[in-house]
Amino acid sequence: MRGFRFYKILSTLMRYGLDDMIPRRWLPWYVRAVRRSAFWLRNRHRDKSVGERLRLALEELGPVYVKLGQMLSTRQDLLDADMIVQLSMLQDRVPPFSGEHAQTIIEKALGIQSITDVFEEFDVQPLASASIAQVHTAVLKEPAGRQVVVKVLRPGINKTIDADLELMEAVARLAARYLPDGRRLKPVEVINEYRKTLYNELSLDREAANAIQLRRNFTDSELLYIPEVYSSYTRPNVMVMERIYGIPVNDVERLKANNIDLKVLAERGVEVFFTQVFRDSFFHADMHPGNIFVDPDSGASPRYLAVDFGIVGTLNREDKRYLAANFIAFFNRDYRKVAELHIDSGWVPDSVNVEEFESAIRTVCEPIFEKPLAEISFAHVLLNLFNTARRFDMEVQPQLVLLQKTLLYVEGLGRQLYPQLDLWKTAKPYLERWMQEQIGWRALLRNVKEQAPYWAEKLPEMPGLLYDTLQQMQKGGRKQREWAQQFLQHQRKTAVSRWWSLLAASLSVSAAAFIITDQQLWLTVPTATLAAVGWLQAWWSRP
Ligand SMILES: Nc1ncnc2c1ncn2[C@@H]1O[C@H](COP(=O)(O)OP(=O)(O)OP(=O)(O)O)[C@@H](O)[C@H]1O
Repeated sequence: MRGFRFYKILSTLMRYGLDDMIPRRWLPWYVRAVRRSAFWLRNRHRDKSVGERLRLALEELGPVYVKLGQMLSTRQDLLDADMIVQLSMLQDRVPPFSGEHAQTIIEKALGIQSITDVFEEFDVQPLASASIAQVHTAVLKEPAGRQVVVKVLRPGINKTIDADLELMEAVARLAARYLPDGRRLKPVEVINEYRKTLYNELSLDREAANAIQLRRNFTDSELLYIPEVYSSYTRPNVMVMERIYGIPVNDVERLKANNIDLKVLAERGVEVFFTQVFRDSFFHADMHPGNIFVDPDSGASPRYLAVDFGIVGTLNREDKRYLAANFIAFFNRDYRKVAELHIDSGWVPDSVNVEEFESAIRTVCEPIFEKPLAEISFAHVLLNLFNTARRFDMEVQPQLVLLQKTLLYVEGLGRQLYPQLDLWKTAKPYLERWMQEQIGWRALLRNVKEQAPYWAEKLPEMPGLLYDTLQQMQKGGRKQREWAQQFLQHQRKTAVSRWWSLLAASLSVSAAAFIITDQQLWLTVPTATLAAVGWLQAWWSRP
């Protein structure tokens, strides 16, 4: 089975002529000979560009490869422009599975006899079908009449994905070991990162939890609405969610026909993104047009509706602070600051030469300012920064890559809605306000507020703790006094003993002198006796 899949992958890549991408000198003669003899696997798409051939091959290989291609479409450091364009056009080409089959999966997952136990109505015709899941519309019995969508994981998808990932990893290991650039490209790490993303998407209960969290973050928001999840009908392979009726965000004609203010809509897109990143540290990271809709009745105060919460990004406080500071420094053209921030944050090792790093950033970024501000791409600024930083040993930061990809979508959508959208003008006040809140007395107040529940929780224990501490101190004080007394006594004894020793030594020397000089001999005995008494006293008074 595995061998067959391997053959299928290899033959697909060959039929699209993708083996031409490997330099001839990397292949030993026998591999080239085998390749030449496989006449039935000729490149049949010579008329197409490499990027297009890669896209078509990945689409033919199925969901795992399509998603991998989509993920690689942000890696401008690895791939050339044509490939990036083609990869971002990647689409699933899998036929839907039967509605009856979906029904059986739902019944089994929910542990019910018949779909009608839970649903008033269930449409066997899928509303949408993608490589990983399929969506059906339905009406719930409880709460009665509630219109919902039921997302069902494609049957057998786990096995397909596991098998493909295993193969991919084996190839990545070979590539890492044998390709000249293998180490730098980190193929095994790329596959592992990808595995994590895929597994997250494969678990609908996790997706449901993400949706619930996002909905809570945007309760009563005028900017974004997140449909309600019905947790009691949600399982790892089935999710039930309130149905929304919105205009797809890229359907500009319909938006205009519904009198949606496109300028405000575009600006709100930026605001929603920055709110998610900087206020909540939790952002929807799959913002492609198929997942974002607009409330048709929201007119002059347009509101977004979002679905598909399989991929979300999170940032820690430090990342956020450095990111905001980076943006601000960049738009102030303070490249030294940008370089220092990268080092301070630990994204780039501190052994890096700041001057060289600053100069590299300037070389890449300064031409960007040749354009009017409204044309500058925020996402490309970030990408350029990260690519430059990679040359200075910046480790791949998955959370930042996800953020950059999301920003790319937000920006693309925004400019499609309102081409003059000045992202920086919209985002700058927001970022500056946020930075202000992170320092000074406001930050202090916020920290106190954040810590208050913890202190409140500990407060009832305080009197007891205080009593214990005081008692310890008292006991300690008594002990300390005892030690001090002992010490003083010791000192005193040492001094007395030293005094007797000195006296006894002088008397001994005198007695010896009487004997040696043969004078005053009669004094010898009493002096020696006194000396002996002195030595005895010195010995007794020692500490
Ligand atoms: N709550 C909803 N209300 C109305 N339509 C929905 C809802 N949820 C999903 N859909 C429709 O179903 C489509 C597929 O849903 P979703 O994006 O969640 O599936 P997916 O398998 O993750 O697809 P992909 O990964 O290609 O985005 C959406 O593009 C949208 O048209």
